[in-house]
Formats: sequence, structure tokens, C-alpha cells
Amino acid sequence: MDKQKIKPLDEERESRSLLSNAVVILHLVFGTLPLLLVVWAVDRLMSGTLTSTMIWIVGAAMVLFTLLRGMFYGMSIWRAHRSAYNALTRLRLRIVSHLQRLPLGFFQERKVGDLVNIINHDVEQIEIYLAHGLPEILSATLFPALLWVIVMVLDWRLGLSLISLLPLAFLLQMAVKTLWGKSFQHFMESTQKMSEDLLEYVATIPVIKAFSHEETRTERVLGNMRDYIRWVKRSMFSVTVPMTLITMFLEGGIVVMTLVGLWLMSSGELTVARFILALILDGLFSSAFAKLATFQHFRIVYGQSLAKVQSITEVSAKDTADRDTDTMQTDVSFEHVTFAYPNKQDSALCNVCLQFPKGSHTAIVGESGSGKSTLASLMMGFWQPQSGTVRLGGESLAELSERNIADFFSMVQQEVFLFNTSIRDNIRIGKPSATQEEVEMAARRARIHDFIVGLPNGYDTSAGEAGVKFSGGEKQRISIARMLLKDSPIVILDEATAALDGENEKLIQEALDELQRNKTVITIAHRLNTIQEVERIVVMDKGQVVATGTHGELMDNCPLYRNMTETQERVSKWQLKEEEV
Ligand SMILES: Nc1ncnc2c1ncn2[C@@H]1O[C@H](COP(=O)(O)OP(=O)(O)OP(=O)(O)O)[C@@H](O)[C@H]1O
Repeated sequence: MDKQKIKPLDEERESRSLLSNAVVILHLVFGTLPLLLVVWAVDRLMSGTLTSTMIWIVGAAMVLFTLLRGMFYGMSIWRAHRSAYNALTRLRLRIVSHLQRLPLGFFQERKVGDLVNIINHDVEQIEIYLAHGLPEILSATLFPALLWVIVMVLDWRLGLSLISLLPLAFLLQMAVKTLWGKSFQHFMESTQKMSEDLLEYVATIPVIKAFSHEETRTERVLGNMRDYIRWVKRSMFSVTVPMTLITMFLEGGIVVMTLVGLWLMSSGELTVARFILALILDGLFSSAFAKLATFQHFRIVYGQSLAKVQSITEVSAKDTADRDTDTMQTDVSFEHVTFAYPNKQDSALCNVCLQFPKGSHTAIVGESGSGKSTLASLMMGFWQPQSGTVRLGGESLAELSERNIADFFSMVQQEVFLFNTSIRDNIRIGKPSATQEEVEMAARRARIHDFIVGLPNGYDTSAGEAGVKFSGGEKQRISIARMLLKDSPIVILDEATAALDGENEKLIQEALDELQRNKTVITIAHRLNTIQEVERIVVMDKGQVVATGTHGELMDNCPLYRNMTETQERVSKWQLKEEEV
């Protein structure tokens, strides 16, 4: 893992203060002191100098040490959890506030399930490491070290024989580290895949049912779950087998120490009492050491989760400060703009030069995939071009904050999202300080007021997932009311009325007319018959602007436009005939 990359999260990692470490150490010291007392008492016993007062003192001291040990253990767990949960909350807040500052392009690239998984699962893994892993690793390192020192004090030859096989255990651990890393990575990937799939599955159940694809989709989700189980088993296997071997090497140390101890006793250099004590300490030493090896996986999972978190926190956010834009002009211009989506070879826009003067109305047309939506995305600063400049009122978009840019645009899309709050608040998103009168005025202009007052709770009716279900047209008009309230100078219409019928289309068209009044309007058009009156039409093909002009001019001079118009006319005539039949 790249040390440089971990750095930004050090503050989370360092949240376990010195005091927490001191508490862990005290817990260990009071856990080891009773053993030292036993060594001392047995020594006295063997030399015939142990008095009954000494036994009472030893007993009382052992009770005290045990109590203190318990107390410090409780404190260490409590402190570790507290600081870990603090770190966890800070980290989640940090991710969420960073997400808010990331360009919209980032969200088009990353899956929702992946992001949710990072905020939930990976941050949780970091907590597990901070709250459980770190204290356990610290105590599992210090405890065997203390035990070993005691054995060394008993007899240095026993001490050395105890650790004689340790280098082999370390070598093995180093060797399997990479293997563990890989298998844990697969495990994490399959966890992510599973949660992404589950999220998509739940969100798209209506579509799946409509197309009777339940079985195939369900089978795919179940397949990913099976994959997950397979990797859980594999990663557990990859831990247990080397762990068994490491434990065997550690226990091998006991065998070596026993042989050395027997030899020392036979030559009269070691007492039986010391030998038995050394054996007891050795047992504790091996099991504490074996525990340390198991904790290796905490570190691996932590490293991988940290990398995932950093895949969000290290994406640079646009830090341009907001500025007063009231006096700015609102002309938009594209100057030799070339743009390709990340990880794509072909440019979605190629050397585009266009002007959208203040108050003008432009329609963008072109075959599917010609770059119409990309043009709108760049205009709103969702993506930065690789070369060329997009300007808003003469200022490069790169110099403006997201909020500044957002203030200039309203985008009417087919897909409308309503929040789980009242209709009033849903409209007020356009201008949080708006009064009830202003909200109602916007709703009237968006031709939705009468509908809202007809609802049981009027403007207090809850919208969104948990609230009343609205038709596509009603949602659309609520979103137009929102934009009327926002009153931004540039309106982008992304084929807003495509899928609507008679009455709905009429009402929406009226609402849209209100929205477009005195604005710069850019229509991304798919149906050419709706834009024939527009003052300027831009024809795009394969990311390039191939012609601009009025409908008449383009019919005369642009074969692509003429072709598209004639094809659409043929299709609509054919549809009319079908309807007549
Ligand atoms: N998020 C994305 N990531 C990668 N490539 C993309 C992305 N969005 C669009 N593209 C690609 O960029 C090119 C232009 O797409 P764009 O959506 O701008 O075309 P469009 O003219 O709006 O198409 P349509 O009329 O079908 O909506 C296409 O080749 C498309 O596959």
C-alpha cells in the first residue's frame, strides 16, 4: 500500500490518543504482575523462606492486580470504541461533505451502490481496525514481549530457546502476506459487487417485472451472492492454513525449550520450579503470539477499505470560491472545445465553436450519440474539456464555482426527482427563502397550482417515494414551478415533452413557455417538428457542429438535417396511417 496515500487519513488513524495506548499497556502490566509474584513466591517456597504473611500479601496483591487489570481492560475497550466511533463519524462527514463538492461528472462515472458501500461498509471496516484491531495488535505485541522478558529473567538460555523458531514463523508470515492481500481484495470486490447488484435489483424491480426477467435477474443476483460466499470461504482458508503452520512453529519453540530445560536440570543448573514456571509462561507466550498473526487480516482489510475511501476523498474537488455574479453577462460560448469521457478514446465533442447570446433561442439537433447532451453537460460545468474553453458571460467556467454556475442554469429533463417532503418544500428548492405567495405564483405559472390545492393537504402534501404518487406530467410541472422560482437566466430543455399526451402536453407547453420568457434557451431536440420555428438550429454529427441556421436555411444547405427531417416526417406519416387503421 502506498504510504503517501494513507497520509490524508492519518488524523482518523491517530485518533487513538496516547492515553488509550497507555491504558492498554497498564492492562498488560497488571496482567503480567501476578505471574511475577507467582515466580517470586515459588522461588521463596523452594528455598524455604516463604512465610504465611508473605502468602497473604501475595494473595492480596494478586486480587488487587486482577481488579486493576479488569478496570484497565474495560477502559481500553471503552476508549478505543469511543475514539473509533468519533473517527468513524468524522470520516463519514468528511466523505459526504467532499461528495458535495465533487463535479457531477464524478457521479455519472461511479455507481451509487459502490459509493454507498464505501460510506457504510468500508468506513465500518476502518472502525473495526481502530476499535478492535489496534488495541488487540498492541496488546498481542506487548504481552508476549513481557512474558519473554520474564522467561529471560528465569533463565536466559530458556528465553533464547523459546524464540529459536520465531524467525521461521516470521518468514512464513511474510510469504503469505501477499496471498492474504489478494484473497481479501477479491473478497472486498465481491462484497461490493453484491451490494451494487442488490441496490440495482431493488431499484429496478418494476422494470424487471415488466419485462418478465425476474428469473434471469434474480439468478444473477444470487450468483453474485454465491461468489461472495466463495470468496469468504477462500479468504478464511487462506488465513487458517498458514495460521496453523505459524502456530506449529511457535509451539515448536516449547519443544526446543523443554529439551534445553531438561538438559539444564540434569546438569543441576535449573530448578524444577523455574522450569515449570517457564513452561506455563511459554504456553501463554505462544497463544499470545499466534493471536498477533491472526490480526494481520485486520491490517489488510483496513488498508483496502482505506484505499476505497481515498478513491473518493482524493478526487480533487473544485475549490473555486463563490463570487457575486449579479452583474455578469449571461452569454455562453464554446471556444474550440474538445472533450472525451474518462477512459474513452473517441472524443464526444470535437473542436466545437458556438455562441449562445443572451436572450437567444437555440435548438441542438443530431443523430443519437452525436454529442447533444454532452454539450449541455459541459455548458453546466459537469465536465471540464480537455482543450478549449467554455465561457459564461466571458468568464471561463473553470474559474467559476459550482454554485455560481448552478445559479445560471435551469435544466428541464424527462426524469424528475421529488424529495420526500411537502410539495411546498419541493418547489422551494428553487429559492429556499421564497414566501408562500411566491411559491403559489410559481405553481400558477407552471399550471400546477389548481392540481395542488385539490390534494387533501394542499401544499403540505408529501411528495417523493413515501408520499403521493404523481403522474409524469404533474411531476414535470412541479419541477418547472421550482425552476420558475429559481429564475435563472439560461434554460436548457432536454426534450421535456417527449413522452406526454394531449392535455398534459398542452399544460406543460404553457408552463415551459412561462419558463422561457426573457431567457436564453437551449433546446436539445429529438423531434425536429417541434423546433422548426426556433431562430437558430445547430446540427451536430459525431461530436462536431456541421451546420447552423434556421429550418429553411438548413433544409436548403444541410443534407444531414434535410435527411433527418424527411425521415422523421415519413415516420410520423406512417404512425398516423397506423392510427387511422
Ligand atoms: N457518461 C458517459 N461516459 C462515457 N461515454 C459517454 C457518456 N455519456 C455519453 N457518452 C458517449 O459520448 C457520445 C455522445 O453522447 P451524447 O449523450 O452527448 O449524445 P446525444 O446526441 O445526446 O445522444 P442521444 O440523442 O441518444 O441522447 C456517445 O458516443 C456516448 O456513447
